[in-house]
Amino acid sequence: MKLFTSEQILKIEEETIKIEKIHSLNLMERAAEALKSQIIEDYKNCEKVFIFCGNGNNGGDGFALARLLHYEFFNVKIFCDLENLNFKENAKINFNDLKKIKDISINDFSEVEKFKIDKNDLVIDALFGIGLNRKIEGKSGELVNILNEINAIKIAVDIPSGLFSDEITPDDFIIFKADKTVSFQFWKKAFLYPETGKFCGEIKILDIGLSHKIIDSEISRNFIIDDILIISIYKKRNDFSNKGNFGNSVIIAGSHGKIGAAVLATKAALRSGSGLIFTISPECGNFILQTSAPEAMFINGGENHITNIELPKNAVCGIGPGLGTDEETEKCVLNFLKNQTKPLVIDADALNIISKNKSILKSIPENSILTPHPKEFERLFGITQNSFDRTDLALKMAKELKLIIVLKDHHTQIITPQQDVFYNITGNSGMAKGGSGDVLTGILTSLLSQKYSSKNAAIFGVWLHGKAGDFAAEKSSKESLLPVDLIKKIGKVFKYIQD
Ligand SMILES: NC(=O)C1=CN([C@@H]2O[C@H](COP(=O)(O)OP(=O)(O)OC[C@H]3O[C@@H](n4cnc5c(N)ncnc54)[C@H](OP(=O)(O)O)[C@@H]3O)[C@@H](O)[C@H]2O)[C@@H](O)CC1
Ligand SMILES: Nc1ncnc2c1ncn2[C@@H]1O[C@H](COP(=O)(O)OP(=O)(O)O)[C@@H](O)[C@H]1O
Ligand SMILES: [K+]
Repeated sequence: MKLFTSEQILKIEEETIKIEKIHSLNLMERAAEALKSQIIEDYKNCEKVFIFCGNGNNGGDGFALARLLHYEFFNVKIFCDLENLNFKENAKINFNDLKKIKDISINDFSEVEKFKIDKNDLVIDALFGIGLNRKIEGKSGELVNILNEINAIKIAVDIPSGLFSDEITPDDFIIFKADKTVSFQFWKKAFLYPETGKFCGEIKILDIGLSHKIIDSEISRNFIIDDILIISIYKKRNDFSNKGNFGNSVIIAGSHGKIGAAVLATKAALRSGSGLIFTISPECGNFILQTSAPEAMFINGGENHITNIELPKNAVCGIGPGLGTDEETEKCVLNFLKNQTKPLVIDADALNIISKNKSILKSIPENSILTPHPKEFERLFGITQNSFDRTDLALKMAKELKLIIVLKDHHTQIITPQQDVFYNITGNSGMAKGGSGDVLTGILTSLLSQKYSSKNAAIFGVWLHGKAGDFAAEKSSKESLLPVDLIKKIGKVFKYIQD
């Protein structure tokens, strides 16, 4: 699914209106209808609905929603700035329609504290949408501050008021804190970054029927990884195949005390379809690896840490989990990286070793996949002001070095040398545990060995890893989820794709 800027969304909206020969009011009605259905689905037993409307089209959505919910027997109360009714055209039409319904009370923002709003009531923020272009101040600002203190179910229409859609919002802005954001047709960039996403709560995207023809022709380099993309990437296994057809994955991982990292990466690679798996680890991990993952072959790479890497034939490598940064390992890893010609997966301590020896970056084979978490990224490429800037820096480095950068986060980004950004929306905070990254390295190496392109392996692997996390969290809780649970769910994710 493409990700667009607010400017592009406006353009798509206008062109849809043109080619479908509809009035813009129709789109607002579609938006309100979709909102209404969602609210009925999620909160049908809710008694009171307090809707706060601005003067623009976001407010217009709020007025139309109020009318539709009223006809569904919800007790609706409207709030707007009665001292400054400076409506845009469609908001005005919907406001006037609403005035005709005498059972809906229309109140000024300043009256909000006179109402008893209960924790089971809905507070709906239709103050500002993607048209926000400055800080919320004055009466609206005071209102948002009050709403943020109220204990009720808080829903933002399209985007929480106060957030910019496409860029970081300054720290001193007043922003509505939503439990849920119900947004129209597209994800917005603000939902995907930690500094801004924390205001959005759960995200629900509603199809309001904007023209697919227009959407297809509008160019974007930013994408949300969705099921359609994954199905297009997934390669079905040929019935007439043998282990030689699915590649030789080589996991280079582990050191004394961190053999678990090698085990996790190895098991994840085994579960992700590779034909043969080899694990290069120090001898101290031999017994552990051979008993916990007997399908994999052990290659001795040293005593207590890796000092020597000898690859089997046709190896596709994933290097880094639990290696440690012993001087001998450092030397060995640098020497190894210098001599590689095929893309490989580079994670964890291998990234830390590169950070200390940045000149090696230029020798890494094109289209290799680097999987830094934010701290590792910072060590590799430097500190940025915020996570939006981090994406920009990653784009620059991916292009310069011709590498795929997987920026691991709640919404991991896959950044390509061609300057595309793919945002992942699977995964959950149960995965925020040591070992989850090792599982990802195993998955990515396995997919790369099966001849998925580096870009597709990264997109598919990151999505699969998160989806396995979501399946695992369904079963237990996020607190008790373990990285091994991700591995156990990889099979279910493949089934999900095949079905
Ligand atoms: N796209 C679609 O397909 C559909 C979109 N729809 C809906 O339209 C929404 C976008 O509506 P919108 O363009 O009217 O902008 P909105 O956010 O209501 O702001 C209104 C105006 O407020 C002003 N303003 C800005 N910041 C301010 C501030 N801090 N404090 C005070 N004023 C401020 C600024 O005007 P200015 O004062 O700069 O002239 C701005 O123009 C969208 O989010 C969705 O809900 C659906 O109806 C149907 C399909
Ligand atoms: N809150 C979260 N939501 C979704 N995914 C997460 C979250 N926290 C961590 N993850 C995922 O878990 C993995 C953690 O990797 P990393 O930090 O390298 O862990 P480790 O090296 O300790 O195994 C990443 O793929 C990351 O995207
Ligand atoms: K809003």
